Amino acid sequence: MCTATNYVAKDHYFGRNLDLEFSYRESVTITPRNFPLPFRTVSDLTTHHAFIGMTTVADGYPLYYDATNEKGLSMAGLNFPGNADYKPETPGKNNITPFEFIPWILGQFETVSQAREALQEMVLVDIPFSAEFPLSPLHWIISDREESVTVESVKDGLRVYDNPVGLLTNNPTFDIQLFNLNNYASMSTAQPENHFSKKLQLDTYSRGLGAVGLPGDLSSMSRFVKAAFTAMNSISGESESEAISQFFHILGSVAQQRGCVEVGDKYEITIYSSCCNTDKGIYYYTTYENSQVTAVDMHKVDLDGADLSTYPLVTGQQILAQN
Ligand SMILES: C[C@H](CCC(=O)NCCS(=O)(=O)O)[C@H]1CC[C@H]2[C@@H]3CC[C@@H]4C[C@H](O)CC[C@]4(C)[C@H]3C[C@H](O)[C@]12C
Repeated sequence: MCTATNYVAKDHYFGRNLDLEFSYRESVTITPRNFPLPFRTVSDLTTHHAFIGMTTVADGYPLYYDATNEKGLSMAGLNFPGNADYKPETPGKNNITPFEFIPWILGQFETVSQAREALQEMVLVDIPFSAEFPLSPLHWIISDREESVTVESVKDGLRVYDNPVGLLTNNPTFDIQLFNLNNYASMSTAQPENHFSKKLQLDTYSRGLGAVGLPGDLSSMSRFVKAAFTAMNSISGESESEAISQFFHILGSVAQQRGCVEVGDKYEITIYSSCCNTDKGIYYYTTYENSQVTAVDMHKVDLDGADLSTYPLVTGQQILAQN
């Protein structure tokens, strides 16, 4: 399971939790403007926007989980099992494979509205990357500072939803996730008034009573509600330190602790949490065992280059000894 979200302070931030029971040996990768991007059925992009994000690099190709381009357009793929349905090639359309989707959008576009237009002519096709990396069932969030959309290729075709929450988790389909928020209209950051009964005297004996009933479990529908409440009520100062701290706290509200979610004989954990400053092109991350924030700045490499820059994740705790 995973959660992706947005946050705006002075700058705009985009990031996600990757929740899984194993790791694919992730690395942060910068794809510069002249790295030739091959595509299986449409024309290659030899020159394109540069982007930065989390990847597995396979045979020299960056398989992106989430990324942000130099214009601030961002995108993340999250698990969507049982619902994702990729299509055979359709003549006359742009046939894009799921693993090409992030590079294809981020390589070319600057805004969600440009991406939305391109999606009308696009089909997500069922071509796997390789035997080692078969098709995975995903859906995506595409965001800029102003807005987000959710993209779901399901049985009926490609669905593009406006995403007013700026948030994505996993199943069920996005329309149901949004509808489910109706059930939580009474959740509040303020203390409640007694509407229970005029015949009873009820006390506000604790802080935080306005959101009693907000889900706290780790299912995808519950994470959607919990993260939406946290993100949409989030407040921070404008400095980079305050904003990224707030961002990691939003993701922390739906993070997975080892032992709580069984998957066979393993447990799902939040392998990494990311937070990209989309205005500055700085990708911050923490991992399950590294609470220190690590940063990779796309503007510190030559963005006119042709080679990937890859940074294996720093995974052990970085402890500052104070005495
Ligand atoms: C498994 C992850 C989602 C985590 C999650 O949600 N786990 C809970 C399952 S559940 O929701 O509880 O059932 C997803 C998120 C991004 C994915 C990669 C995207 C690039 C590439 C695309 C290729 O086509 C296939 C290989 C590839 C490396 C992908 C592998 C894998 O699929 C990744 C890591």
